[in-house]
Amino acid sequence: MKTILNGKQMAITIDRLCHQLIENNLQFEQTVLIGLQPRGIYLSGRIHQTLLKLVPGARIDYGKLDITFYRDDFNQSKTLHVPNETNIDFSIENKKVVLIDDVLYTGRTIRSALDAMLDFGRPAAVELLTLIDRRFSRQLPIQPDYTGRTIDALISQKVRVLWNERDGKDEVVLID
Ligand SMILES: O=P(O)(O)OC[C@H]1O[C@H](OP(=O)(O)OP(=O)(O)O)[C@H](O)[C@@H]1O
Ligand SMILES: O=c1cc[nH]c(=O)[nH]1
Repeated sequence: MKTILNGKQMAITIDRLCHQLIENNLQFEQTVLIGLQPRGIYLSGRIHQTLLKLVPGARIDYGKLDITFYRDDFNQSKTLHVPNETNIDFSIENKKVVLIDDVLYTGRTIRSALDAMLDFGRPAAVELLTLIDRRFSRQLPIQPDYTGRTIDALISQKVRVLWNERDGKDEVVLID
């Protein structure tokens, strides 16, 4: 197992991503954040909290989206799908949506999210923020607008993002 980002590097990277979001969205009046269940919500939670500190007085709409029933392999899996909570208590109609997930690999999760999201309105635009972009692994034409770290990894390898609140520490690891 190899460390890609340690806790300190993760914090710096998340800070940088927040500044990039502020650069493009200023007060977030027309922009909402949506974290993807189950793993993206830790990153989106950190980003939301950091933005609230960096942009005093801003009201930044933030929700969590589960994509379980929108997956393109939903009918193929032999295991029972257990959905997570979707919690979006605002309309995304005509807003810019920033989708947030921890890892971008084939792009299929994001495709499902684009579908699932439409239950909450028709956004003016959608952007994608991901902590880790696994390059050269896409199966769909989906690319991030904000990236923490781009990495090359073998098909046999797996990237895991660990979070203090769930795993006891913040770290991004590459597993052989
Ligand atoms: O771009 P994709 O190929 O869709 O992969 C990215 C997704 O994979 C992980 O989720 P999850 O743990 O649910 O999937 P995994 O079991 O494939 O790692 C990760 O949190 C992303 O949501
Ligand atoms: O390496 C990978 C690929 C897909 N999803 C992950 O979380 N990690």
